[in-house]
Amino acid sequence: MNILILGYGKMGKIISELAESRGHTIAAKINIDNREKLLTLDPSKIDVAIEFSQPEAAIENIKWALERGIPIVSGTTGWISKKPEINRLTLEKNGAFFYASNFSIGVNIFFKVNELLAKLMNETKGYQVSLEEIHHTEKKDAPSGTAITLAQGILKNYKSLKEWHLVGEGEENSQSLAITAKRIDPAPGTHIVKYSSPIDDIEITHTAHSRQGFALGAVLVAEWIPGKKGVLSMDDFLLF
Ligand SMILES: NC(=O)C1=CN([C@@H]2O[C@H](COP(=O)(O)OP(=O)(O)OC[C@H]3O[C@@H](n4cnc5c(N)ncnc54)[C@H](OP(=O)(O)O)[C@@H]3O)[C@@H](O)[C@H]2O)C=CC1
Ligand SMILES: O=C(O)C1=N[C@H](C(=O)O)C[C@H](O)C1
Repeated sequence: MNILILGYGKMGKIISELAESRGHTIAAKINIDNREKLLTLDPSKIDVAIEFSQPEAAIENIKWALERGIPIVSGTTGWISKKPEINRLTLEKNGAFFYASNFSIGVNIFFKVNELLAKLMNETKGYQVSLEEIHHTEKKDAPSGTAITLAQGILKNYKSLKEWHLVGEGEENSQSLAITAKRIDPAPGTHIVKYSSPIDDIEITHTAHSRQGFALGAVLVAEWIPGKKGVLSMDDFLLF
């Protein structure tokens, strides 16, 4: 496949290397300082675009691909309140748009475990639930996209909680799930969900040892998406 890389930073570089090692070609590696290169590309020769850029750049990149009929796989976090606009454009253009807050297969299993645990804990009294994420200091958004997906999985199943807040920013109350965000180098991404009571604690943790799992997930999705249509997610890809 011929893959366009939108955002050639830490993730874009690992994804390009991995894609080439799997026999794909890279149409171009686009960053903020060489966007004019997009004008020279023939969209009909690009099979898929993979987008890992920055919260402020994601929408522009995704629209660029959708408007040219190129399937787009995006992992950029921190822009998701604007996703409905992209969902509408995907349907209007009859395109393919895939978003995941985390492409690691391990994290997607962790999402399912988190939902199951929240269901079980919903029936149990006396525990206080909290969420913590730890990432490297270059990360621009907080909480992480993964932490927001985990929070959504808890809120859906643990009925006494109605919303989430970032510790230090949002308002604390007994119906709001507290998310603590720590920035410590070189953490590629750690997420901890904890249910705490005076008697005991139950804690589940996912620790990424490198960015390799995120990159592999994104390339596997890029290999899968040609020919698909609509607004797609890991639930469509993994089927578990
Ligand atoms: N879903 C997932 O599994 C994962 C998601 N992420 C997310 O992916 C995103 C990128 O992460 P990471 O690679 O670590 O970040 P980096 O900051 O290392 O890379 C982002 C890159 O995007 C470039 N960029 C900025 N604006 C534009 C633009 N308008 N067009 C094209 N490129 C642009 C930056 O260029 P410049 O340096 O010149 O500013 C930079 O090279 C983040 O939102 C992060 O949260 C990260 C890991 C996994
Ligand atoms: O910025 C990162 O590095 C990561 N971002 C994603 C997120 O916000 O959840 C995924 C992963 O945790 C690494």
